[in-house]
Amino acid sequence: MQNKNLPNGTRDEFGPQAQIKETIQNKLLSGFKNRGFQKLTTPVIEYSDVFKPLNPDDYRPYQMLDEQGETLVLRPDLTLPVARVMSATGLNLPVKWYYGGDVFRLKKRLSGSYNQLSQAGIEIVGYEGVRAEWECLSVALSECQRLGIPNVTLQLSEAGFVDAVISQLAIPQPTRESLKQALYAKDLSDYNRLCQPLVETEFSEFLREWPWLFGSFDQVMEVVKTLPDNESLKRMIHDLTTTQQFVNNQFPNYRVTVDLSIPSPQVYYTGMVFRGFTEQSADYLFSGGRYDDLLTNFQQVKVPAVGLAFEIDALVQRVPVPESGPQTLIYFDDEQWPQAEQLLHKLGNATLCLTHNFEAAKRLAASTNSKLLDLTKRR
Ligand SMILES: N[C@@H](Cc1c[nH]c[nH+]1)C(=O)O
Repeated sequence: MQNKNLPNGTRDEFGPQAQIKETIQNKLLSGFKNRGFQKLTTPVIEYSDVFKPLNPDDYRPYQMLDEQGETLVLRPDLTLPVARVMSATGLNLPVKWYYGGDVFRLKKRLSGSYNQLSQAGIEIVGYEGVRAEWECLSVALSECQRLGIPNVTLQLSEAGFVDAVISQLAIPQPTRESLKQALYAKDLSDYNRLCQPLVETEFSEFLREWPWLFGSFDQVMEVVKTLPDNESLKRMIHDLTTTQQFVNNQFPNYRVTVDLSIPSPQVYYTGMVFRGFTEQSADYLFSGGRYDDLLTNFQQVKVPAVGLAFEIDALVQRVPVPESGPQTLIYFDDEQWPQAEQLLHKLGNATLCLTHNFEAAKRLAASTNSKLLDLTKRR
């Protein structure tokens, strides 16, 4: 007997939801193309080594073996394959890629989340300056605008910030690591205990506020100002500030927040990180960042890169469902096929009725809530 159940974390998609999803995917891909990005398609199956940089707890891949016994995986991420392509082909830089496809991430049973997620994204490879981040954000926010998603909040962050601060604290390495974990987990009792030896230092004011270092840009920057001078921190803050100004000028309707107390969403990010949210839900619409070291996993040379991916399944929940009204069912004789076809294209939201007789056509129209249009003139 055939098993009719689906594997854990997968689903069938049909009806209006599936159609909206297709519309969103097509809109995003054509938006990327119209902005001068080049299409890149990579296989769904890759060698597992490609994904070595990912944290195995968050990105447990589906695995299989090829005929030589090499471990293959269903790709859990779409950025690492781009890095593989870049290092394998030696293409000229800079380059702007776009792609669409599914990623597969094995989640715990009963976690309620899906293991197959659809993404559409861009990767800008070969530009060092913050203008590459601005291009990514322009794509992210203008596409949200085009899709008609209201009240998007852009959250900025910086993958190197936590380590840059912690490395300046006069505490032993294992304590630094514990402090970082306590900060990320918002475990305040542990955090305060670990900060105890630092209360008399120039970091004390900052450390008191750090677990709450998220929200309004200006408020966060007030706290950051209390930190002692440091070149790498200055550069990060400068880039975040100019980026916030850029977004405020280009997209005055979007709220920009900043969070300097969270872990980087991807281990491979090395610089600015950005995510888009709406008020109704905690899952994000897009996520991206700078990853200047990723190509060194595949080659010796360091290459600057920034990218982002839209989470199509999250977008589907936010995009308003268009009111389409009932579909028209066109009933016709075999020899009327050309005429029926013409009408089909003229009407839109119509479909050919393939029943053998008018009675069956009527039953079909009733059961599908369709308008029946009879092209035969016999009745
Ligand atoms: N691959 C990242 C998104 C991204 C694209 N480029 C850079 N980051 C993710 O799935 O979260």
